Amino acid sequence: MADALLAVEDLSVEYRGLRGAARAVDRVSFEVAPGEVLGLAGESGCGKSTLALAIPRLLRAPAVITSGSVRLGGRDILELDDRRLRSIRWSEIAMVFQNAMNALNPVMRLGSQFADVIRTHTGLGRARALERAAELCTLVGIDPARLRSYPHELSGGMRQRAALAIALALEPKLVIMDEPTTALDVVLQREIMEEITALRERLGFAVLFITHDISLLIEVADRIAIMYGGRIVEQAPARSFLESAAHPYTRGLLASFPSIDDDGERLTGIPGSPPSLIDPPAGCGFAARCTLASDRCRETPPFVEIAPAHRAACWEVGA
Ligand SMILES: Nc1ncnc2c1ncn2[C@@H]1O[C@H](COP(=O)(O)OP(=O)(O)OP(=O)(O)O)[C@@H](O)[C@H]1O
Repeated sequence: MADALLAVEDLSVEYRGLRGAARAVDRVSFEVAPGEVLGLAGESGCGKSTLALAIPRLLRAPAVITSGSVRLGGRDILELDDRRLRSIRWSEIAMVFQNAMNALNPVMRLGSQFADVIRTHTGLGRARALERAAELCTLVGIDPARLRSYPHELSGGMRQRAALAIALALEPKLVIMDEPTTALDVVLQREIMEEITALRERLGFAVLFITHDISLLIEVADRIAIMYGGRIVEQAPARSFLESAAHPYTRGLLASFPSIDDDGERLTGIPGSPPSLIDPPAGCGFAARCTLASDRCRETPPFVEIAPAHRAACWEVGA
């Protein structure tokens, strides 16, 4: 990609424990263009959240980044000193996580939390910061009077909106959203997704959108990447994803979710479980669960272009 906003290359993360090192992210590379929504999907435990936290360097021990680079606008985030790192978080790269309660301080009124983020990065006075906070609330559909509330006084949906508003406060170029609507009921999920899409169109930020729900990504993402056992195994434009998904794992995932125009087809899960991350099998990590597996799957398949802008790591569909 010529002018990528985010370029992650060869990124690996391990959790080091007594039983050994679990490689939760294994030599992952991908790019996000300015204003693009890249969706990242995969089963629970495949490393999505670890990757989300590695990008802005929010991982804590026992997680260790063991290789790679994370370039945002040309600079490698992994090389920044703490001061530079703090200055780009919120202002250039912001995060929205599944449970806004974790991001919001329970003993501070919402207004003070907004003001803190805004003032730390912009030097605005408190009154002006609160004005900006009120604008942001309106932007995401919260009554600005709510700035006087504590997080526990808000509904779950409103808390997610508040977390979204804080993430957008400094007009970052990239927002990482990790299951931002998963904890909400379906109606609220849809409402907030529509809000996110409208805001993105209006403000032009790029999104790395992480979810286990691939059907949601088909609606909201420009491109979709599928993660399995710590690796990206397929990547393709979202618009052609349903018809063109090629990797057997992706096809299994698609068959495990009701489609948008659900015609009552039976859903099938993927038998078996993901590979051990501590002692992964040689070759393709999906082979043990794959109906197409053959002898050559004992070697790791390369991640190759199988159609324009479409890559997959599978001997059966690739090289
Ligand atoms: N603090 C930790 N210590 C050790 N291992 C961890 C830790 N956090 C995550 N892991 C392991 O890393 C792997 C990837 O976890 P991660 O949470 O990134 O996956 P995920 O795809 O986001 O799953 P989910 O959708 O359930 O959050 C899992 O096998 C998990 O058990």
